[in-house]
Amino acid sequence: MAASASDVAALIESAKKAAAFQAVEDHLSPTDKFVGIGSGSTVVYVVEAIAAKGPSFSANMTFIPTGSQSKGLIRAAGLRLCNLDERPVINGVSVALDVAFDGADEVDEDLNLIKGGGACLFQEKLVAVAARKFIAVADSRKQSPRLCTKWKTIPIEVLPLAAPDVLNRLKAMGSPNPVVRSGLPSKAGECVTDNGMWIIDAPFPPLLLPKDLTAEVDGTGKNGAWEIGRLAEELVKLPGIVEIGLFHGFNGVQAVGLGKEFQAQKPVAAYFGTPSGEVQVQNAA
Ligand SMILES: O=C(CO)[C@H](O)[C@H](O)COP(=O)(O)O
Repeated sequence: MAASASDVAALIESAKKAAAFQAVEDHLSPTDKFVGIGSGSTVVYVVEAIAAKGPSFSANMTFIPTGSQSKGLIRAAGLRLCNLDERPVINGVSVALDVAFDGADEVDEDLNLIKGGGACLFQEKLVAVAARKFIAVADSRKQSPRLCTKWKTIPIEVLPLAAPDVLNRLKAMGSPNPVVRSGLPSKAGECVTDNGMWIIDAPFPPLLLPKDLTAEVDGTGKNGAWEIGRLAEELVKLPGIVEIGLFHGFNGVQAVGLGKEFQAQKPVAAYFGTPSGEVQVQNAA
């Protein structure tokens, strides 16, 4: 007999929970002081896992939110909250986050991410790049060889005034039917982000990795074939785009070697809960 929709939903929730609990167990150390908390339904279990460790475990920790949902989660769990721009400054530099946990909409085989399904991508990216270590948590539906395969659109945060021009420019770049995200069913009109912006969901064909490029396929969008880095570079140049939901490039460990500490958008590991109850860990190569 086929599983009912509610059985499937329960399995997905337990998969997310298992991934979040394992990620917290493996990556949150009792000596950590500043911890980023992402947005979405999987991160709820990250906060639950931290709270389950008891108040003494997190007594010396401060939690940095990525938007109003995560602020609410931190507060409701009785954890200490600090906004990203209010963390202490030492020797003229804001302290780094020891670790940040966040969900993802799609994760490719090189740990590039699509984020922004919950419209929080801008603050999520600010928090991820402020952390020494970024960990993604998800259920196994989010695993994919290439981005834009299962989650077929890139969420893009835009200034509302610029939305019509950005839509046209995206079409010129080969996005077949970009649309401004609706706030329905909960809000009539556009989805408005925590930053007062709108989200455009821009479909693109599956995004290539540098290793896919050849003399014929250079990843610059000819025939619709974009490599992630090249597409991201072109998108952020478009006036009116505030931030894009592609998290790509290098991870925290590689960033240190590149002299770009605390600018890493990519996680060092992604935790995927499966319906069978296992957790698969995808570590950076
Ligand atoms: O990027 C996000 C919000 O902007 C979320 O992290 C992403 O949409 C995953 O959410 P969920 O854990 O509910 O699947």
